[in-house]
Amino acid sequence: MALTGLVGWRGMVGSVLMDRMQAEGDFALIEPLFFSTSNAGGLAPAWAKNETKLQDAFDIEALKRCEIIITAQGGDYTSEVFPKLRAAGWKGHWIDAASTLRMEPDAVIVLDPVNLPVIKNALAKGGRNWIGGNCTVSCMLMGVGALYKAGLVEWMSTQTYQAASGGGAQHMRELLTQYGTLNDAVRPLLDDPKSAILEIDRLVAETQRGLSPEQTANFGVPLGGSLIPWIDKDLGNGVSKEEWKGGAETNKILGQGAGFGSAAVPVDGFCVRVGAMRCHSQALTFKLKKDVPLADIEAMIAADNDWVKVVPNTRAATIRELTPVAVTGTMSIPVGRLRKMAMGSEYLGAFTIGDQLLWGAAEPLRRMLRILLEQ
Ligand SMILES: NC(=O)C1=CN([C@@H]2O[C@H](COP(=O)(O)OP(=O)(O)OC[C@H]3O[C@@H](n4cnc5c(N)ncnc54)[C@H](OP(=O)(O)O)[C@@H]3O)[C@@H](O)[C@H]2O)C=CC1
Ligand SMILES: N[C@@H](CC(=O)OP(=O)(O)O)C(=O)O
Repeated sequence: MALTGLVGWRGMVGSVLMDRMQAEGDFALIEPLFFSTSNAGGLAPAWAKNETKLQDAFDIEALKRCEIIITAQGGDYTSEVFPKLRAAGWKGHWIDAASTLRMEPDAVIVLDPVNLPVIKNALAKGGRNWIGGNCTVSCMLMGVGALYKAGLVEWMSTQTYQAASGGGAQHMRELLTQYGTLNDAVRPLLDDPKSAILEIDRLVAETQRGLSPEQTANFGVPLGGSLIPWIDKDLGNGVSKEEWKGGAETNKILGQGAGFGSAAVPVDGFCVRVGAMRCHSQALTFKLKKDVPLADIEAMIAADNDWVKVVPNTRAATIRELTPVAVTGTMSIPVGRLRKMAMGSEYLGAFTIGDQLLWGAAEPLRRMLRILLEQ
């Protein structure tokens, strides 16, 4: 059985990964070795099998014992440890949730329901670095990858509605704390059915603008009852890093664009943080290369993988099935609001949602582990 190192297993992404690995019986197929950056020598989790002590996640010799390492510890850890491990001659498989290595020429962004041929091709050539994609990109491609696979997309524009969890656990807490503070500020008025709504609104705005630095420490500004149209770094050219990833990672996942013989498909739009918990939603506009009947498009999307689900473009179905609340904690990737747009019959609109901790982070990693184990 492959000795498999697990780093970052108790974080938010790591915990979701551990749940999925247990649910799918992955631990029966590996010899797990649990690592910690903060508690080496401490007790490994109950499902650790033989090794009951946590290993030091910075100990290169301990890491070198593993045939496979899966990490959800974050980019700083990857930057510090990965180069040292390779420099020490380690030839194992590195599976990573962090973005650090994604665009390296020898790394594959893994999302096997979409790019199994790209993964298999890299494996055959001796590839060893397998990196999970950006959550927004992975969830989008799980939903509408069929259109790309069919070569139908001339370009795509995205408008995202991204959950607090994308920033990490502290961001989720901060959002909820802000909602609580807003509610506290207006509760007496809410309890009085005769109170004026504009007075409630004024008090909410005043409270939002008066939130203390501690209450906005993670997002920098209020998110509860508001939104933030910028995610990740400022690239200095008017584009956020999250928006850049949309184009760069989509094309790399599909094995097209720079470095691969075929042309990149332009993908661009705006990435916006909203007050959702852990589901990223996105409105998509496609320019298709040709006019394809809507029924054919729906059939193509529905048949693409086991998790995508076409939601009928009706009000009732949309509000029931196409919301973060409906999708959170599930593997389902609904795609709805599918319709031809007013600009012409080659313009297609769609709306899709995914749990950014499942398909957006943990699931592609454990599926890559399975691919390696099944070789
Ligand atoms: N959050 C997201 O949406 C996504 C994150 N990623 C990647 O995954 C990385 C990890 O993200 P995320 O899981 O959100 O990070 P977390 O902050 O939840 O966990 C990261 C590490 O922090 C340490 N830690 C310190 N205090 C605690 C605590 N109270 N509870 C749990 N862990 C604690 C743990 O390391 P130790 O046990 O060694 O002390 C843990 O592995 C990110 O940096 C990013 O690269 C990728 C896609 C999406
Ligand atoms: N940037 C994403 C979360 C994330 O971790 O992305 P990446 O894996 O590309 O760094 C968000 O904030 O919603």
